[in-house]
Amino acid sequence: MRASLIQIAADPDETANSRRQRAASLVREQRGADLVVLPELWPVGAFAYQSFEDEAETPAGPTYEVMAEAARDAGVWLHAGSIVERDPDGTLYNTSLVISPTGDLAGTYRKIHRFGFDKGEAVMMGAGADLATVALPELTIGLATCYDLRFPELFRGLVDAGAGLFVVPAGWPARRRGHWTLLARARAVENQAYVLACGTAGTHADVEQAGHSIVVDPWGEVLAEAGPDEEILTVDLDAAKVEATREQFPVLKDRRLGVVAPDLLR
Ligand SMILES: NC(=O)CCC(=O)C(=O)O
Repeated sequence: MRASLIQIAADPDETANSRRQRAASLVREQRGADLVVLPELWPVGAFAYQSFEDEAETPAGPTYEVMAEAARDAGVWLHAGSIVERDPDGTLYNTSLVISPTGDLAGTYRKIHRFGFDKGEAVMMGAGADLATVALPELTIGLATCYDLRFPELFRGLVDAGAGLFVVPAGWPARRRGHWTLLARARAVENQAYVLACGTAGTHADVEQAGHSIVVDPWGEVLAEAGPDEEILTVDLDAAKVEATREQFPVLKDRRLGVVAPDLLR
């Protein structure tokens, strides 16, 4: 299974529409891949809070339209990163879109853990309330977004829902790059799953982005890591390695939910 992570910048000098067209061309160039991934809120910029209202769209809006055509042309599954979604009730969400090779919307995920404590995303957006997985032909992918990486219980929930690969689009700042790499590897090791974490390049809203998109295997080995600038990371994954790792070193079977998290069993 071949995956390509498109680490694009959310440069404020480029309009969202121009960036959509540029991203679509990059997706088309990935023909031959099985799964292509874009970062968090790339049309707008994850920290460009002042643009959230103006750039909000529906899951069937301009990002989906342009990306569905690109996914179809390339014949790939496309995790189109996330958009600022406006719900009909007016609430904004940080929503990921997964598009099938036929251009259909195969899944959405509203980010559950909003970043910013008492400002930015945390106050401007609603919190997602549902876990999301999408069954690809070779593996089920579990969806998470950026700050979610800090919440291991979400990933355990995704494992319980059948995930063997986590896709994590992000707009992670350079000043916490060490956490990014460490957390991506931790989520892979503890869940014996692949992690495809696609970051943002460049600087927007005065926040220098880490880039450093990373692909980690179910044993925690880093298969590929990007630098800080725009880059496409392409890596071949062995889907069978998820089950093989879980069988050979069956830690997930030793969970003691009845002791440490009895509420989860109710
Ligand atoms: N966009 C984000 O969720 C940023 C997360 C972050 O900066 C952190 O967890 O650190």
